[in-house]
Amino acid sequence: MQNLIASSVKYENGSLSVLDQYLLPHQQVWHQCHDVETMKELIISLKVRGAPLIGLSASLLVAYLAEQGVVKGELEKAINELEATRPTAVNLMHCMTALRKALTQSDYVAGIVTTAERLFIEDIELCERMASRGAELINSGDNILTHCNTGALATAGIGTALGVIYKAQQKYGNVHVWVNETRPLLQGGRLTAFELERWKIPYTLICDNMAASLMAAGKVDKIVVGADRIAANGDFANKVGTYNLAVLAYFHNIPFYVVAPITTLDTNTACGDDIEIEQRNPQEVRGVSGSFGEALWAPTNANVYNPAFDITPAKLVTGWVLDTGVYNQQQVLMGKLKELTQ
Ligand SMILES: CSC[C@@H](O)[C@@H](O)C(=O)COP(=O)(O)O
Repeated sequence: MQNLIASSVKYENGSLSVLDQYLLPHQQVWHQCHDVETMKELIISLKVRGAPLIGLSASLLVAYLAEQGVVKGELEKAINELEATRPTAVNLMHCMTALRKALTQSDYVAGIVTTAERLFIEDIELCERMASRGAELINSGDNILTHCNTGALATAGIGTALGVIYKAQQKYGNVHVWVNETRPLLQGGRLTAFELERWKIPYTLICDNMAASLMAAGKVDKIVVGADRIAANGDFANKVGTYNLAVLAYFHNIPFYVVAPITTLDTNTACGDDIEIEQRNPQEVRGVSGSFGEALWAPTNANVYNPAFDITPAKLVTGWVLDTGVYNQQQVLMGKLKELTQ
């Protein structure tokens, strides 16, 4: 397989490694990953995270295993197990489906390697296209609110929603970003803040519950977020807290955009109610552990509700920014998304 290098995953000289996104920003640790159990753990623990990146990292591992001579039955098992690591982001399922198809070719090793390479390179191009289209929606001097992390760390390219912000900053040089810290795992406070700093884009970090008063004060011009799965009717799943922002945006009349590649569309799913939402470990809400330090602030056995994602209904979305174009509510209601995937 050719060398493939992104911000948080690289296949270089026959070795696959990933940047630990749980340890960022204060430690930058790369883990080598050459077996299925390690990749499963990396994905489940969110060391490897972000809808496109999960699918691409899993694909690179399967390609590595195929090149190492792992037999067909074992590759199939690896694909199935990797696919089951996280249920909400559909990019992973699309990647695994593509690899399964490659496995039916007579030269399945070449098929799998070419497919993994193609998925990776395509993602870079999709990011560029989304970012260019999305930047057209941003005005000079805009204050843009974003949630979770949708940047280069989460993709093979410059990111989805954060890619839009990056392009807008390149164009105008004067955008400012409000970064929702994104409880419970702080992808905004840790990863988006880290990326904006690296890109020298001015930002201000807020706790998630500060967004409403910012909007009421007229300090938010646009909201851009990513997605883990977009259903045929335009409803979409994204990091929990996205729906809160969409409701607030509607009330305050602020444009609310979702930015995602075509690989995040799942038009076989009719609407948001049909998207499976991952439930995570209660300890993530009761306190923090691991690289965040060790702190338990809630009672030891506090009852916890910890969905990793929520559903934003299409009626709250101003525009769907895809690599193929920007679509409004009327177009989406008329079945535009379904058309794109036919
Ligand atoms: C380009 S990333 C889009 C989404 O995957 C992102 O917004 C998100 O919700 C990530 O969730 P995570 O649980 O960190 O994998």
